[in-house]
Amino acid sequence: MTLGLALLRALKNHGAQEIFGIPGDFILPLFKQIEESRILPLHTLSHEPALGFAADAAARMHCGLGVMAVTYGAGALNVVNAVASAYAECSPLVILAGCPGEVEAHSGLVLHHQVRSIDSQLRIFSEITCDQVRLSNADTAPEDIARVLRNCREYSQPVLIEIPRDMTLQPMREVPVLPPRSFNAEAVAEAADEWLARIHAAKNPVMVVDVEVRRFGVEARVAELARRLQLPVLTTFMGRGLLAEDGVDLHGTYLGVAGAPETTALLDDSDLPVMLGAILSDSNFGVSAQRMDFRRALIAAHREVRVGHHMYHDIPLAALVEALLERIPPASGARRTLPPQPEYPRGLVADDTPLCAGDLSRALNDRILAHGPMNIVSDMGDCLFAAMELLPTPLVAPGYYATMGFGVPAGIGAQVATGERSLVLVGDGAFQMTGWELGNCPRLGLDPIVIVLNNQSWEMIRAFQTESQCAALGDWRFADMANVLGGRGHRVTTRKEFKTALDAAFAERGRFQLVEFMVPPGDSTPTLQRFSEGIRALRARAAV
Ligand SMILES: Cc1ncc(Cc2csc(CCOP(=O)(O)OP(=O)(O)O)c2C)c(N)n1
Ligand SMILES: [Mg+2]
Repeated sequence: MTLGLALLRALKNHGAQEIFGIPGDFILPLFKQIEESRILPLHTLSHEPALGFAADAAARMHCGLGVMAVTYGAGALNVVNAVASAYAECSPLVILAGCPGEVEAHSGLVLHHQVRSIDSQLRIFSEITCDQVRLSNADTAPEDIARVLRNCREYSQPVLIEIPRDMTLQPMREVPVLPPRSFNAEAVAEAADEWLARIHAAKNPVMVVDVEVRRFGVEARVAELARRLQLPVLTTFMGRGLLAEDGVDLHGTYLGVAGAPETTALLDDSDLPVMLGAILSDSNFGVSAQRMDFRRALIAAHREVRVGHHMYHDIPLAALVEALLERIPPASGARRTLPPQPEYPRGLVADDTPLCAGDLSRALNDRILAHGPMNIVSDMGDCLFAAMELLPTPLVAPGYYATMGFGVPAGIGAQVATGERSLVLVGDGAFQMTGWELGNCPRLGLDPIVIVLNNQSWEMIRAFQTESQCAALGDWRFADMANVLGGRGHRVTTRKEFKTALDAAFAERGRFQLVEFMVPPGDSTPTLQRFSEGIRALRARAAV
């Protein structure tokens, strides 16, 4: 077997289901093996950042590995921001990057796509991946690949695999699948006992879930834990959409000063937050009116379990969850009185009223109520705040790293991964960055529905700095361009037009739909309004 084929088989054995790629001469030999072997389907896009976002969304949707293949230098360095986003948001990506072969690397010439040195690519990626390897030795490569892929899965973070182009066809043994890294079962038991003692003693504990419960495949088990413990469940900003289909009473997303007061109070007033998979980021907890004292919380994330001031190290989240479930038989859940669930906007009146940003979630919630949850992908911008107003439904979004450009490519990756149509929410500014990837949909046989929240501005910038003139983008008339790219464009300005366009978009399969949702510059969702007012108030208070 060749190194290339063994690598492809290993990726599939570790949970990869597809590859997103753009070739270049340094990785062409591998592309040849990808296409000829058909071990994993190859989906090409137009610009490398989109590969990263698509692979990231695919990994988040199928809970496997997201894989992208890029050429050396120009290709790989083009995907750095998307990989950084995946690193920050614990998404397991494998970057297959070409690199020069042994002879050419020592030819005495500097090579095309090379930066400071042949190793620059490896050095740059070492900052945004949890492990890296260059496959320059076919004897050691199988164990190196096995190590890197296990780390990718167990840390749920990106890894880099460099394939020198003179190595792809080298004979190589199969890649083993290493057993999961061991952990100390006694430490897990002690941590679970300590957690339960604190939970049973607490007056108003609350469970807070974040992305690691999806990344490590424990969403359903965490839902069962919430049911048995009878705890109210909040998601973090990043974790919005989690447990949406696991039959648990979700009490909304913690948004601090920007959230519904009764939802915010569930965490702010709790004497014991039980935080599973939580990234302690500013977007998750920075909008709290009171500085969160995490020492009063139980926190399990990044293979660490924290109780007050002390820490249990190297404990997988799944092991802790199972140990807790073993200690709470199904019927024994304490009967706590749970608070009422939050209200969500609904009941859009389809009349001639001009659209406002708040109508977006209202109309989509009507759709969710009538037809059930759907896979929603959001970009960064006010569209993400609209997503916070939706009824529980699966959501993929850059809620922490907060990069623009994620939405459309991620919607493509999500449909590739699930076979289900994605609904993408994206602002006009972010659409300018990567929205044109929609032009690949006819060739790829994909038909996402994309709602462009077109306020002709970088509204989030204006929300935080109202005097910025640079935020004005003008009106690009995206719907007119949709038809040229092989899709269907709908430009809507009133509630009735939006309802009609949405119904038509869902009714037509086989073509991507672009609904251009027109609102005036300065208009924003109620959630973004509360968020920006809250941030300004907190900053003003901190400045005193
Ligand atoms: C890659 C990158 N570059 C800049 C920024 C900084 C930013 C965050 S939000 C925003 C404006 C987004 O405008 P859009 O029209 O898409 O959405 P809306 O606010 O609803 O009008 C910018 C420029 C980020 N986050 N990522
Ligand atoms: Mg905008």
